[in-house]
Amino acid sequence: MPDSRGESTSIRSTTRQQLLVILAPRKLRILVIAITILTGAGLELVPPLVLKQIIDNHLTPGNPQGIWGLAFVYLASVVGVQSLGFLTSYLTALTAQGALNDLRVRLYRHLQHLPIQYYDQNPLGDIISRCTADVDTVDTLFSSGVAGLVTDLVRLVTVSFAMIALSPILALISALVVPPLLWITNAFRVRIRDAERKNRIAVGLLNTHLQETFGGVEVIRAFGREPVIVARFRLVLEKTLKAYNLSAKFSALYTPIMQILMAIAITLLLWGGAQAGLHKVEISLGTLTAFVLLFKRFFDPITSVGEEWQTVQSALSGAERIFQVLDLPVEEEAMSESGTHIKPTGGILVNDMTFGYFEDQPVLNHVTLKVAPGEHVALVGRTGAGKSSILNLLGGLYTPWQGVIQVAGLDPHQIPEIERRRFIGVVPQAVQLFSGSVLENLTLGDPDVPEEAVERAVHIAGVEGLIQSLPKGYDTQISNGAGEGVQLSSGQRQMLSLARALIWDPAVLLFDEATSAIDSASEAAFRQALLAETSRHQRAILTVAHRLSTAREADRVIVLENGLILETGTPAELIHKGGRFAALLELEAAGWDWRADASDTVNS
Ligand SMILES: Nc1ncnc2c1ncn2[C@@H]1O[C@H](COP(=O)(O)OP(=O)(O)OP(=O)(O)O)[C@@H](O)[C@H]1O
Repeated sequence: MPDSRGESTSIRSTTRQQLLVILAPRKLRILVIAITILTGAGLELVPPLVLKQIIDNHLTPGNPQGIWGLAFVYLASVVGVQSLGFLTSYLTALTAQGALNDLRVRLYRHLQHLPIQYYDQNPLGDIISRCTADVDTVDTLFSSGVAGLVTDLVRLVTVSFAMIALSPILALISALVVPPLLWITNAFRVRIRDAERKNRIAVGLLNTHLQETFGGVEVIRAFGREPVIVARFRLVLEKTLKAYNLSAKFSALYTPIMQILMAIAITLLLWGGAQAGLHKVEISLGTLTAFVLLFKRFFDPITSVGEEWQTVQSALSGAERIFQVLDLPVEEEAMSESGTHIKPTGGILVNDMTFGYFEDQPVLNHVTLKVAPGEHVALVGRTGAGKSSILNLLGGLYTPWQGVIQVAGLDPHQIPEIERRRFIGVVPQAVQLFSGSVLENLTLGDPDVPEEAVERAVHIAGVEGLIQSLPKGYDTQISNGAGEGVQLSSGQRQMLSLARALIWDPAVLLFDEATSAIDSASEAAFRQALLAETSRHQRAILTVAHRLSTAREADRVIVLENGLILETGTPAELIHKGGRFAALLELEAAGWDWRADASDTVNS
């Protein structure tokens, strides 16, 4: 059995190593920070010691000589400490932000190249929180956690030495308060942490409630459930408030209790100092004053060291989650020989291909199909038959378990990233437009796309009229629900994504219900324009079609069921044969929703 504690220790040590790697290019700055921390800690001892000198050598004997010099040293040391404090904070923040920037870019780049399965298996919210909240915890780790911890530890050491050197007896009395201090600090820390955890859970619940109810606002309005939703919100809010109050109570109690404890310790010191004086142990007034001042500097780091240690630990957990992602292997990328363009040749070829998303659960079984250049093939079948999976495999998003796949003469994984757009044009089921102008959405930010290519694609997709009607034409900003810009209808969005797929004149087009939101007349016009252009360019088109009128106009139809090819032939052949395709057509003509329950009906 694996030793889980050993495993987590080794994860921690790998995380620490990775963090050191991030900081390595900033060695010089870290050295300067270390010097400022050390010098600052040394300089901090000066003001109490100067005060001791002034009291013992000048005020008590009534000797004003040289008092101004000491006062100046006092002022200079305070200014020095504060200036070094500024330098430490500023340089630490600069270093942390620089390192974090690199980490963010590295993480984002890595996520872009992870296999698509990662996105299937991880909720989007979790991926986003790794890029935001977890990266922020690393910021806390660098800028306050480690820096604060080191500063406080150094301060503890220097102040302890100064206290012992000043008066071993008073140092001994001070040491008496350390155990109860640590005990109280720890007890508070545990309670505050628990309360904060409860608070975070409650806030999470609140966010989930808000997200769900605002996301489903149309359903809530349609069914008149507003009062119930508000009542539920009140309940969730009560929980949040309770958790917050608990956390606020402990946080508010902590500082006064610590201050009282410090006052008790100082009382003890004063009493100790007076007792020592009575027993003729030499403790001057200056020593006692300097000691009390030093003790305050000793007390603060002791109370914050525990908190900082806690911060470091929880920040390490955030860092761990980032490095877990960075450790995942990325997909190997095919390289293009610089300057040479690979020529796409041929259409689509799938031979004896088997694939599934989970081990031992194939969703496609021994599929063989071919789409020749210039040919339009429609893939039909009921929901869940495996149509989109075939398109995803052809698009190179997944790797088949067995068999051969070729797109325009190449395995989709061997097509270099920069060549991909000339090989494959994809219009997925879910249309994705990005924040930006219409032109940026069409060219996906590729500045090398010639204007004529955009115009040609826009013409085929039939969106010229739409773009001209927009307030700034191609420069109109598209709104995705936030910010300024125009809101497009689902059909308009789909037509833009059709045009996008055509811009690079790809050898193969993969349409996954690409015209489902477009009205029949626009769809027919698009199909005509596309087919006329396709026969000229000898492009291979594979369309997933739920609307059977689309399939009827294809050169060939493939009927898929439960991951198996059931029928294939020209629409006329299949209708004549009177098999599954013919039955589906009949069902559709009768107004039946064959997509969901066709197989039962057809089988019977
Ligand atoms: N990302 C995924 N992870 C796991 N299983 C998946 C994934 N995508 C699809 N599946 C499963 O694979 C099977 C085939 O799904 P696929 O999306 O290819 O069907 P489809 O024929 O395109 O359906 P539809 O017509 O509804 O789009 C289904 O059982 C589905 O649950």
